[in-house]
Amino acid sequence: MTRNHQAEGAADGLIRRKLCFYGAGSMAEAIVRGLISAGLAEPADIVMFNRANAARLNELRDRYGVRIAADDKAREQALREADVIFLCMKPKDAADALRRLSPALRDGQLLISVIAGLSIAAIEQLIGRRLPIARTMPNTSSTIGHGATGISFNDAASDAQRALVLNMFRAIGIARVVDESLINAVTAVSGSGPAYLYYMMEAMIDTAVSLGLAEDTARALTVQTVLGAARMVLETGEEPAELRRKVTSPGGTTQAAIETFERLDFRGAVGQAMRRAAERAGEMGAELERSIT
Ligand SMILES: NC(=O)C1=CN([C@@H]2O[C@H](COP(=O)(O)OP(=O)(O)OC[C@H]3O[C@@H](n4cnc5c(N)ncnc54)[C@H](OP(=O)(O)O)[C@@H]3O)[C@@H](O)[C@H]2O)C=CC1
Ligand SMILES: O=C(O)[C@@H]1CCC=N1
Repeated sequence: MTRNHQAEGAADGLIRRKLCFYGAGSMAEAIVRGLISAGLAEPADIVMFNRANAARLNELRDRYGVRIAADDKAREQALREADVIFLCMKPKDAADALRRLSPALRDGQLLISVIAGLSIAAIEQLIGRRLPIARTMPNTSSTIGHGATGISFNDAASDAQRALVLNMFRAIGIARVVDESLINAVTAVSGSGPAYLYYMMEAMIDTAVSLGLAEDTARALTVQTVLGAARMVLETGEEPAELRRKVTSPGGTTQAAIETFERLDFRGAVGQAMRRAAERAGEMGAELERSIT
């Protein structure tokens, strides 16, 4: 696998912990791929399992060389032996999965949740004991070392465990510790954020084609424009508004486009969409909490 990541923190070498991924979907794969290509985890130290999709597990094993646990006995063993357990199932499956997890847990294990909306208190209630917990909100760009993750810890997490979690997420992108009350905001910004930009890119590509460009040209120009714009913000240190000003010649094409965005209240639409995403994370958490009690 190529090391094409540009992460915030250089990996301090192998972390040599047994990592178990409870849930083997998109987000689990993004983290696994990111950790392996960053040189932080050995495939042999990673075990992954899901509920019932054997074909998916075989695909992950073949793609990354990780271990898989395909039956109940192997799943229990994987959980018991793990130093770190990543909780990577959908919110709707979390209550059932965490109740099942409870008997396999032992002191000293660290739980890392990526589940949108699920609070640390709810995790503690579901597992019925106090273990170190990191509630994280990563994103799928972790796959290529460009993730952006918000992290909150419970009081049971030691300094060493906090450092371990930060080290892992910084090896696959950037990571910021935030108060748990702000995790739903992080979800609205960077958790769901890649989808907003893909949506914008879809619209740009479709429009470019309708303006007469060939599909591959439309795609290549759009993708490079988004990549170049993000890199300009990072590498020049200039504010997006200032960089926008430099593109916008008075009375020119960009001004005509931005005026159209303003008339359609594009900024307002982005604001409403992001607030709705944060609100939805809160609703999902509340639904989960109602299903626990
Ligand atoms: N996708 C994203 O961009 C992001 C997702 N998240 C969070 O990550 C979590 C996972 O999302 P995502 O990866 O997209 O979801 P996927 O649907 O791709 O994967 C969910 C996985 O959980 C497994 N699973 C469900 N219930 C159980 C169970 N009882 N025991 C074992 N495995 C189980 C599923 O297995 P099976 O297929 O067998 O049912 C599947 O492998 C969600 O909580 C989401 O909020 C956070 C940030 C970004
Ligand atoms: O859409 C979702 O609910 C998850 C959380 C953030 C990104 N995907």
